[in-house]
Amino acid sequence: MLESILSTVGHYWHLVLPVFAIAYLASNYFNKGLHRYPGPALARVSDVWRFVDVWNRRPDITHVKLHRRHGDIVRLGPNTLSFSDPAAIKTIYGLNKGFVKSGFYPPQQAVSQGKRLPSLFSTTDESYHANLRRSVNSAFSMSALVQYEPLVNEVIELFLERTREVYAASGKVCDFALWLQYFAFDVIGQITYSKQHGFVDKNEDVDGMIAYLGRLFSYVAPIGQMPFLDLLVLKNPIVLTLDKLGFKPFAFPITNFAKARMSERMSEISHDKGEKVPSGAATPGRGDLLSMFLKAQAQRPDFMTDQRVLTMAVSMAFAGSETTAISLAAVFYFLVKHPSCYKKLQDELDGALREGRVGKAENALITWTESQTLPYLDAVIKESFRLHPAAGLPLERITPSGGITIGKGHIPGGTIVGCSAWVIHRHEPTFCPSQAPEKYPIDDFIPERWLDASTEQRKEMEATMFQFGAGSRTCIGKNISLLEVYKLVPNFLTRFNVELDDPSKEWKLHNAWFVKQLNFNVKFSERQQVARERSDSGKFVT
Ligand code: HEM
Repeated sequence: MLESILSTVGHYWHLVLPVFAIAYLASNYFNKGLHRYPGPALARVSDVWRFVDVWNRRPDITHVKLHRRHGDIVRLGPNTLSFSDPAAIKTIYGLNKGFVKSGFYPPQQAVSQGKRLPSLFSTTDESYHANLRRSVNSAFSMSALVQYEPLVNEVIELFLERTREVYAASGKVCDFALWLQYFAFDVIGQITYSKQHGFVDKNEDVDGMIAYLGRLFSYVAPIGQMPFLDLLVLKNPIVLTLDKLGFKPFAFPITNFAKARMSERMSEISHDKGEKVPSGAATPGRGDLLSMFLKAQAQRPDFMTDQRVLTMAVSMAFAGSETTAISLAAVFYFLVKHPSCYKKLQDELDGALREGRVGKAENALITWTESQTLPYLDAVIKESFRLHPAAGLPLERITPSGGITIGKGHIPGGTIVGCSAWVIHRHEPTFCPSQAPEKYPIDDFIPERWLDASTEQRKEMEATMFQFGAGSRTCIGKNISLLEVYKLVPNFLTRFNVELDDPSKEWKLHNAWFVKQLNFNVKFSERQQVARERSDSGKFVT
């Protein structure tokens, strides 16, 4: 019987294959009744469509266009829907709604000794996530910012000095996006271990960390659209076995840096105590993230193993460097492309300096608290976050097994759903102040939309901003990144003029999960009008 079936199939394979292919594509098309949602024809039958779209590096543009054409819900794959109405955020990312991160995230997991290392960012196990997040949450609270500010100051001071020496003094052209990546990496090193990686000082990509991360993101973005491919490529049994045996063909250089810092810290602790330190020992109070993670280990030694402390430290660089650099580059880019906004901000900063409202600290840097008193700075930063959020793909979640209503549709269980900040931030009813929406085109950089909006609308705009995600998996480093952005931008602009090297050239965007800027070449000159002197009182005067 079996033999005769096989022989018939073998004989008519040229007919059987197309029949199977059509049946497979049709079952994808009608998958769970999702055919009622619009989307590109190929996306309805295969994930290859979204793989290719992400591979082409501008899925953000595709997603915005698709939602403008089709409305609130767009089908991006046989089992994947994208939502554009901000109301969907509350359901998809709301606490205790039963959604979990999709298969997009595990390819981002590092491997050690042949085993995956799920991080706070990449784990899809919500109870493990809740446990880990609870253990480290206090390290990222608003009140902990106070202890990180001096650490950030050290890097800002070096960054300003090196900008002066390397670029402003010579008139050399600077790849500003890369220079800001050096800054963001050093801040993460400083905040995590009280030790910079040395990017700004050496003006180079130390140990190729940035290049490595760039390659990794370029890999995980498309692979995450068809995650089973990861099991054939980086997490195939050969690579995992090699890793277990100590050959590390794809070792993350940041992990080596983190391991070195951890063992230094352990030996310092043991030296301080005059004894050998078991894991989970308390750490000297230097107020960096590593000391906070070690404190969490001391409180919960069974859960916070050395491996988890290490994973937390590594994921700081993974999640917190490129994202912050991209956000900073966006602010500076939009300013140089919009001279009137640039001038308005400079006037605000100069006025505040002149009146002694900011820059009062001994080191003359504008502090975090002072930066919060500058409304135009705030509007410029918010508008930059709106137009250029760092994450450039939908933040995918899987619906709970019984299905759930999102907006107007009942979505079956096990469906991948998500919102992209690039789409959400272009929701006109939310972001165009209602008294004169035509004055604030949604695709244009207009910081005034934040200042002219009514109190109520502004509140809604702020609540809708999605650049840090939402809900239980929202960015844990949000406060740290805001500290960096709100401090670096004003301190940089009060010291340097920034101009495009060639104003006729646009930057190029490369969306590999995070939307990185290329060809953002600028020149700096030192500003005379804010060169400050010390008065007798020890304060700075303009
Ligand atoms: C402007 C800078 C930043 C942006 C735009 C940003 C964006 C995001 C987004 C969108 C998520 C949610 C991802 C998702 O739901 O799939 C996230 C999560 C995360 N971010 Fe950030 N981030 C920034 C800075 C930082 C910094 C400085 C750190 C660390 C110091 C950090 C650490 C993390 C971690 C650990 C998570 C995972 C949180 C969890 O799942 O509990 N981020 N970030």
